[in-house]
Amino acid sequence: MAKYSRLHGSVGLISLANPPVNALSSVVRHAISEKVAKAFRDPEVTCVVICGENGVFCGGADIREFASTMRGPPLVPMIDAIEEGEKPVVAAIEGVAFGGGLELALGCHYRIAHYKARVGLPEVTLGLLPAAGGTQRLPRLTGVAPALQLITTGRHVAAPEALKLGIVDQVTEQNTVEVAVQFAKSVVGQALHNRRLSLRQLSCPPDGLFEETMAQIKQRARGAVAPIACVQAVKAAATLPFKAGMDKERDLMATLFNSGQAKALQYSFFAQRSVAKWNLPNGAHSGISKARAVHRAAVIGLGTMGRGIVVSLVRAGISVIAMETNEKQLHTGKKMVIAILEKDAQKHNAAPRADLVHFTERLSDLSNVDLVIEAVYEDMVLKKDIFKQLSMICKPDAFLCTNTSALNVDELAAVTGRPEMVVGMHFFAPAHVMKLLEVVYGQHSSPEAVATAMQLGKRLGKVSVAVGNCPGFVGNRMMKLYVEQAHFLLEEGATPEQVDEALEEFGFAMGIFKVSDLSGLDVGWRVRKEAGLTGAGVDWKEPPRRRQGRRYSPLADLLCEKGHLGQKTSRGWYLYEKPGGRDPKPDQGLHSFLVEYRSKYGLKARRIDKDEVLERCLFSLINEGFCILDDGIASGPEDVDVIYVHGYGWPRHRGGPMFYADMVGLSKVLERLEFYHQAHPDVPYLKPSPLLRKLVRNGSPPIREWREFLKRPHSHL
Ligand SMILES: CCCCCCC/C=C/C(=O)SCCNC(=O)CCNC(=O)[C@H](O)C(C)(C)COP(=O)(O)OP(=O)(O)OC[C@H]1O[C@@H](n2cnc3c(N)ncnc32)[C@H](O)[C@@H]1OP(=O)(O)O
Repeated sequence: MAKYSRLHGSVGLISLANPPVNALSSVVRHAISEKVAKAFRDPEVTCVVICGENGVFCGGADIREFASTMRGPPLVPMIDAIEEGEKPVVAAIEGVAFGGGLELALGCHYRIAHYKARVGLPEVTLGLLPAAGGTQRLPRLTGVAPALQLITTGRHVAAPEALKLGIVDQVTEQNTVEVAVQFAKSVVGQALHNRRLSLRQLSCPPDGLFEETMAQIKQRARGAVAPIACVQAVKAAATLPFKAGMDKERDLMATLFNSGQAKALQYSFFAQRSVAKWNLPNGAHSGISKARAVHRAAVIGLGTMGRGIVVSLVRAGISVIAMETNEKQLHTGKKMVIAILEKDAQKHNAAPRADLVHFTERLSDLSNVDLVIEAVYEDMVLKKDIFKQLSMICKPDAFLCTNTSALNVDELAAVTGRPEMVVGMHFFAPAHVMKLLEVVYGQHSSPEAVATAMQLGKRLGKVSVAVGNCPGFVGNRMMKLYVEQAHFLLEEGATPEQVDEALEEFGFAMGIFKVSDLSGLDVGWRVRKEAGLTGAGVDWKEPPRRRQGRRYSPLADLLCEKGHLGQKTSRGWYLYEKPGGRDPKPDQGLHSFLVEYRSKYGLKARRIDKDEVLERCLFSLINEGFCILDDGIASGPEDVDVIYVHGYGWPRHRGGPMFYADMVGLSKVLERLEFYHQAHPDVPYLKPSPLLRKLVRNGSPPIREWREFLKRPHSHL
């Protein structure tokens, strides 16, 4: 777990050996303590180098250990012992030195980094703080302001910047361990006093730094507590002697360590990694499915989605044919794609990559690409026509993907002569910014097609989740019910401001009505028309607030009919100062409209409290999550949670909807859903899902055990 050898007779080399990232699990800590003591004891050894095997210094403390009682030697005395040693200790940093890994390096007297290495204290992203002296040593090394920024954001710093900040002493393009060994030999005999960071004096931080940072964090963190504790710990470094600062660091860590937020964030970390190991109901899985390389891709449609997808592909170095039949749209799309790529180039001080895109109006130009992503608007007839043509034009082994957000992938696959090559690649707007990608497998999608889309997603820097084919897939299927509940709450007496305030207090970046104004009310209107819920396809024999046999709120349709489409028309659920305005203001006109609406339909407004807003909106979403798991559309709760955190603004420190259900308690969720279903029998989806009932019947097992209660995948392979 840590190997020891002697080099050149006098250099003690300690190599951390705990693949894949040399995390500091208890055996590793034990081994480091032992080997350091051995090197310090050995009279032949004059200096020590600490490195990591397999090109990685250290990924930090072993996060998996946090869930159980911590055993083995603690990090703090181990790092103190290194710093206090009388022989120079040099950290040779390759790959990463994160968290406890960097704290270990800060206890060494010198740090040499490979030029491609990255360092950082990302504990805050796990709901923690760097509690192995990081909050006290880093400010003494870099000054308070840079340390505060790094510790409160968890930002990763590339070696050249780390050198500028003083975090490392030297950056090398050569073999880092060899350079560190030579360096260690060269400093033997030099005084170590001023290399011990715990002994350094801190210069005064700029006035108001902590107050300003705290204010920014409170605005940005949406209720997350770890960044606040990080500020308090760094403030202790700036105001107290080292030892007292360490005590403060330890006490603050104790408040975070067992918090629900830390558990949620650590769950999120592993959930994000688990979705990469996808498996399908037919038994295919990532372990046995090989992806094909994509060298040339095509995007059809240069609306908002298409443009973002083109930019993402180009950023990943893939050559793209961008096809659009509408001349005006082609022109605008081209201008916007090039503008984004030029801005990228300016930012990175590099040449724009526009040469990778070829714009065209002709579908026939797509004959030689490896993969096509269709991103035209949501019209099944149009999409089918495109897929039929693609099936004839594209080379036989080209993958045909659709960016549909809700339509049936199997229906599209059926019009092609190669249904096994068809998958959904559902990007989220703006596609060059949003991290999430739903990879939708159809009935006939081959494992190779799914693997290729997942791999491509990874290459584009997306968090990709493989999901089954059903209306709305995972994200939008759940979202629909959440939006509907929000509209029902307005009918019953709430205002958009009240609903949004409750959701934002919960931690969403934006309340649902602000989101709707931002994306445009016409988006949902089009979907509802397509589904026959409004417009020409409606069965008008039903009462006005019932459609297709259940409760329906026409509120959003009525706003659309008035032309109130959100930000772009300056009115929607809120009022904006001008079309395209961003700053929502309560709209008295909308409030009067709600009063008239209620009176027209004989609805009596009542006071609705925040708990009801949250339960109605979130528990209906969670209930649908259980249905999705039961249907096998998502393979585990982590998939649902990753989708909500990365695509729908669910606060990361609350883990995701399924994790939240586990935290709240499954019996409570069940009981509240039963209550609301009884109160609203005309809303079928409030009826608790059979899976939720099954879990409660089985004693509400923790989320990590839920997969055992899902229908087992069966192999058709
Ligand atoms: C009272 C207690 C006091 C304790 C004081 C503690 C103070 C210190 C705290 C910490 O150090 S917290 C940890 C801080 N470190 C991090 O947050 C780093 C997390 N890891 C990463 O960012 C990345 O994994 C990586 C290191 C950059 C590598 O990325 P890469 O893309 O190459 O691989 P991944 O797929 O992400 O990871 C591979 C594999 O390794 C697992 N893993 C990664 N880091 C850790 C870790 N720190 N602990 C445990 N496991 C880790 C990861 O889950 C993957 O596992 P599998 O999915 O393959 O099983």
